[in-house]
Amino acid sequence: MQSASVPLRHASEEPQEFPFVASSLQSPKPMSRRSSLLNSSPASAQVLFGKAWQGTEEELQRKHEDEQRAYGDKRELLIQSLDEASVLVKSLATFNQNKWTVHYPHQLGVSTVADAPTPPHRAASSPSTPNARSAVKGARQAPLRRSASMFPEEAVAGEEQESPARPSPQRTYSLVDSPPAPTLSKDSTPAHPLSILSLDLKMGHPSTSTAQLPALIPSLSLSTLSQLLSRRLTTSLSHISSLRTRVLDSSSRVLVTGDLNAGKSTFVNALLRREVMPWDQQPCTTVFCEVLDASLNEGKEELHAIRDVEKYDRSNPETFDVFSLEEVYDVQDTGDEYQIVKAYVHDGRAPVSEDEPNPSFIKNGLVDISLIDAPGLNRDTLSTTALFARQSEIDVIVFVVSAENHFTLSAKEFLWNASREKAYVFIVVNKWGGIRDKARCMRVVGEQIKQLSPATWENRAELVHFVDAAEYVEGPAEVSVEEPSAFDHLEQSLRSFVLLKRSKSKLAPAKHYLLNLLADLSTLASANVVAANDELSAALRELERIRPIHERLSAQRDEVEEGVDRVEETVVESVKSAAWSRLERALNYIAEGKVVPPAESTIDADSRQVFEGTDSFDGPTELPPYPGVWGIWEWANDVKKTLVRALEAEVRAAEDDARFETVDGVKTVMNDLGDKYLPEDGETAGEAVQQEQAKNGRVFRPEVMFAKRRRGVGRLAARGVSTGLGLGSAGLGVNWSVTDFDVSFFDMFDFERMTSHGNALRGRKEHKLIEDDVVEKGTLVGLGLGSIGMVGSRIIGIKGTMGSLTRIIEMLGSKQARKWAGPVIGVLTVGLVVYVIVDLPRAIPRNIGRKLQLSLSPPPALLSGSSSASSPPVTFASAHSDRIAREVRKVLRLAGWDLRERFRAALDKSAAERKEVEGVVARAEGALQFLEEFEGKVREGQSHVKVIDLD
Ligand SMILES: Nc1nc2c(ncn2[C@@H]2O[C@H](COP(=O)(O)OP(=O)(O)OP(=O)(O)O)[C@@H](O)[C@H]2O)c(=O)[nH]1
Repeated sequence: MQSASVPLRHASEEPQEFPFVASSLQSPKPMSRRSSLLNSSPASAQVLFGKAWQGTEEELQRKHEDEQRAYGDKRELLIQSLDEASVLVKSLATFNQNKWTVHYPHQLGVSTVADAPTPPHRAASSPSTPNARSAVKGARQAPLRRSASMFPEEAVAGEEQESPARPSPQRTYSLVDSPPAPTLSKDSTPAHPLSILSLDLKMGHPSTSTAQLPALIPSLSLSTLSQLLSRRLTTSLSHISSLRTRVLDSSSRVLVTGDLNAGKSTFVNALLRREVMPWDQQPCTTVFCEVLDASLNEGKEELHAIRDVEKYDRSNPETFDVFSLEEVYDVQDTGDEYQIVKAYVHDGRAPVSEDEPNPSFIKNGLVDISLIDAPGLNRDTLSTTALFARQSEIDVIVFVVSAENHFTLSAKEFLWNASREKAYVFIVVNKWGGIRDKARCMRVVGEQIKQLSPATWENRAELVHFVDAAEYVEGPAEVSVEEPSAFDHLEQSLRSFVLLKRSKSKLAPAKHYLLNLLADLSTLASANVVAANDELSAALRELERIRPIHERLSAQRDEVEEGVDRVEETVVESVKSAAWSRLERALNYIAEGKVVPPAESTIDADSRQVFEGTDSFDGPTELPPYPGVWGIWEWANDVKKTLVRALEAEVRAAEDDARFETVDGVKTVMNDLGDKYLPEDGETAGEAVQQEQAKNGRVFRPEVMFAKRRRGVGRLAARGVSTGLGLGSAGLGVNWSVTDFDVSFFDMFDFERMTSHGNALRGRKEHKLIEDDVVEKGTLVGLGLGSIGMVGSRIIGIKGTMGSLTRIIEMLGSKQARKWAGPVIGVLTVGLVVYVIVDLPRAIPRNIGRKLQLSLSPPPALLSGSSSASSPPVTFASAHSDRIAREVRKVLRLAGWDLRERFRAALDKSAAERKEVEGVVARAEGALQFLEEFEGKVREGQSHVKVIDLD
């Protein structure tokens, strides 16, 4: 095999452009295989790496070793960063799940730094600003990458990994629960505020376009967003895990492709230093053939011909056909039957070691490289190979071009597309030895590479190699460390390039993913610091409002009790004394035989209407007219009825007065005390108490008071006495009524006024009789008190009259007296009779009234035996005033009870509110603490990732 002679002039034209050309240029003569090998070795590293390398061979070797070590270090750092990120994501997920609903930031718009009116402030510095939420974040760099993909990380893992960091636009965020602030919106299209953790809102809404998704965010509830975020965090965790596996994966795939017959198989064999792939002058590679180290197949050298690569499982023989290495030609002849053939082979060289200057290419200790020999490119295979090359597992594309043919159209098309996708392509210009005008060939090939893959051209010193692969299939006879061959350098460069590409293909996606994820976490943390601050300040404001209320309520608990008791006592005492005075006064009128003047009532007619449902019972205003002596008996009865009715009307009036006072008392309890002690809750305190009463089935209806008494209208006095005296009902005069009250003959005359003796005697006797009756019956006022009184009066009247007559007759003992006795007596009798008859209209009401008074209010002397020493004597007035007071107390007690209940409920409510708000404060404070620590850790994580230099 000969290298073409190249005129020296060409050497001066293109001396440094390609690594190994110089040696060839300096050796224009035909060479033997051995001499060609030696002469194709670069004279120096400067020659080998052209302008890019200025060091010695030793330094070059060290450079490659350093690259490999650096790769290992970077891989280690990335693994640590992935683990850190995993911890952060887990802690945020737990925090979101258990401690605090993480708010999803809603991006309002994007504006450039230049046109941003004012830099957004970190809201933590102004937590009390109400609109802090609308201007959240800006100091912290927002996530930059946006992807329309459902899985942005995939996009990041793919093309975007190569992109340099874009300048950071200034973004404004708000939280989803705050209304959009139009002034902040610079462009109308909202974008995802997050990249990796952007919510997958399309789930369940297949019709929704991706562009609409961010606009949907504000319409979702906080908890829904939080749940969606939680899902994204989980997805992120599993992606971190797969990235970790990928970073740890030591395998790398190199696709060797190129024109038909360019020498691809020969090149693979040269890298293996043995003939494994089929080669021929005619096209013979029809199936992709991947060469792997036999150690991956338990050391066995064999071919696995695979029909469905997706199902291939080395441990399952049913998923492939086994052939020996020697059958490789036969397998290639099968055409389309197999998708790929995996060739497990032993490399002709040892793995990398201190003593091995040129170790195995496919098994070098750091990266296990598999070489894929592809069918030659033509119209039929172009698309298949392009598809294969696009696979993310392909780390490096080695394009073999025959120096004899340069690039064909198919080759150009492939190289053009591959350069777009992978940027760099490793180019092997093969069969270089046979080229006569090497300089020209180099120039032409160089021009083509420059056009097809500019990035490759820029790095031509390392990426473009001119070799004779065929010369290395059997391996060089001798390897010189000082003067490595062009192919040795190709191998070194390719190995470095594989490592570099591995950094790009396996480490860079992890780094970019981490940077984006950490940026998202930072955005989330910042936005949530704002939210937590807002929540905290709102809760503190609420606590400021609630705490004094609760403290006041707690302090007023006893005051309420006392206040209610005081109102109750005051009203009851007032009602009681008013009723007593009224009835005492009434009795005095009655005793005088007079009707109580109605004007004395404190309630006017209009006010009475208030108590709807109460019986109207207007008392008589005057006694019936005196009909003359012949109708005296009937009249006396009418007088008696009138007086009793007048008394009844007074009792009624006392009750009405009590109702009014009770209404006032209830109002005082409900409104005054309520207003004073109950917290305003959108309703008046009175309403609150009424609600409490309604809740308890109690509504105050004044007309219902004293309803029991009305059942016995017409028997008022007796019922009042019997009830008022606390004697029970059985046989204690409950049947005594106006109808039982008989008017006697003696009621016609006012003997009491005629003689004070008679009056005193009668009083004594009456009292004695009542006393006897009390003693006899063992009661204070016995059965038929009134009747006894009446009977007593009658007896006293007869006795008194007889006594007077006897005394008169005794006076007649003297003669003189006897002489005048007859006419005097006659005159006196006539006068007396006349007087009595004339006095009747006054005497009858007075007598009846006195009898009523006596029967209803016995003098204390009569009652002393039956009353306990400490208790005041029970009278008609005291009995009724007690009864009325009891009723009033009952009502007020209920009103007070309702107020107390309401107060207690208000106290409980305020205690619960306080507890809840204090809980919110504690939660927000806890959240703030977590988030601030979290932010710090994220920042730390970001700095760890940023220092991993993969460029
Ligand atoms: N002189 C010379 N001939 C070579 C070199 N490399 C390959 N050949 C010859 O070129 C022919 C094609 O080689 P292959 O390795 O089969 O080429 P290929 O690209 O794999 O062919 P297909 O895959 O079938 O397209 C064979 O006859 C090789 O001997 C080389 O470096 N120098």
